[in-house]
Amino acid sequence: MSNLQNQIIGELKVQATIEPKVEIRKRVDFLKNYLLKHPFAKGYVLGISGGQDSTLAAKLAQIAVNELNETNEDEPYQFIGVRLPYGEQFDEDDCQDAIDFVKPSKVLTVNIKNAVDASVASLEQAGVTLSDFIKGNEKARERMKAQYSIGGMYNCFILGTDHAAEAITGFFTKHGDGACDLIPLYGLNKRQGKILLKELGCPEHLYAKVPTADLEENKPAQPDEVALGVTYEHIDDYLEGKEVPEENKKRIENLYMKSRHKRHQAVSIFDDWWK
Ligand SMILES: NC(=O)c1ccc[n+]([C@@H]2O[C@H](COP(=O)([O-])OP(=O)(O)OC[C@H]3O[C@@H](n4cnc5c(N)ncnc54)[C@H](O)[C@@H]3O)[C@@H](O)[C@H]2O)c1
Ligand SMILES: Nc1ncnc2c1ncn2[C@@H]1O[C@H](COP(=O)(O)O)[C@@H](O)[C@H]1O
Ligand SMILES: O=P(O)(O)OP(=O)(O)O
Ligand SMILES: [Mg+2]
Repeated sequence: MSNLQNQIIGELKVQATIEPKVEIRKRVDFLKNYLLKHPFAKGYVLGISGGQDSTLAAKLAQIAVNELNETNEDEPYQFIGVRLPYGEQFDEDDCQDAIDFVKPSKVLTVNIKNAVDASVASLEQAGVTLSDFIKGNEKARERMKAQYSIGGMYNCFILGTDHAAEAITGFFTKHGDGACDLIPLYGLNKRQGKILLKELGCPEHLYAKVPTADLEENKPAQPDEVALGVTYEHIDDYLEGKEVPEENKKRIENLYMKSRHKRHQAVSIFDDWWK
């Protein structure tokens, strides 16, 4: 293993092998302890997209909230699952299946289309015409903005679904889905997330599903792997310290280097990681 691969695995805290029950317990306890430490907070908010990562993070959050409520005599803790379609979503059935599996304390639906379209129109008036790609990032930011408004009103923290296989490539919108309070999946790669969902009894079609950010209208449901130019199998192998073909290794390391700014706070005169 090269020095860089070793350094990345250490930074992103990936284990080559996991014990699913142990990982689930560690992450549920983390979510419970964070709420107990912050008595003003009453639960968690997360967007449910119908994809693997939000299904897993939502299930962990709902388990945490349920366990806390077993002994809680105050106002009950809650997990708020938020549907955030842009208009109509192609995989709405999967979203409903994820909701059936998680059984959130509360489900809210905020259609982000009006807000995103209004923003696009205002920018247009200012002479800035958004490309489909940049509009996609607006959608991710609008989703996070809505979740923070809901969290503020319900005294809940906002969960994010970033994990090692997305963090390594920076495959998230900066200050969009990348902005949040807690990241319960951190340290897992994509296949380890699937193993946890299987252990939790999730319907197979939700964790076997092709991952997509589905942000671009010109490329509907574009698989992440197409956008990334590398497969999750290779990314996961790399993160587990395995050998991957040189061409894929180069692609992964190139994406890692280019996205370093996404894994740091805003750059100041006191930073030198970029030099
Ligand atoms: N599946 C997912 O998790 C997911 C979700 C949303 C978006 N995406 C993908 O993530 C990507 C987001 O696009 P993006 O990364 O072009 O947009 P971004 O908005 O996330 O990041 C780009 C911005 O970061 C800043 N920036 C760029 N380089 C910098 C540097 N060296 N130092 C400091 N700041 C810097 C600039 O402001 C730039 O506009 C897309 O590929 C999108 O499809 C994936
Ligand atoms: N359509 C969506 N509805 C609710 N929440 C969503 C939707 N799309 C994305 N999200 C949230 O953003 C993260 C990241 O999604 P990626 O598929 O990794 O881009 C997802 O886990 C949801 O919480
Ligand atoms: O973040 P999600 O839930 O949309 O999962 P995926 O990244 O697999 O689409
Ligand atoms: Mg998705």
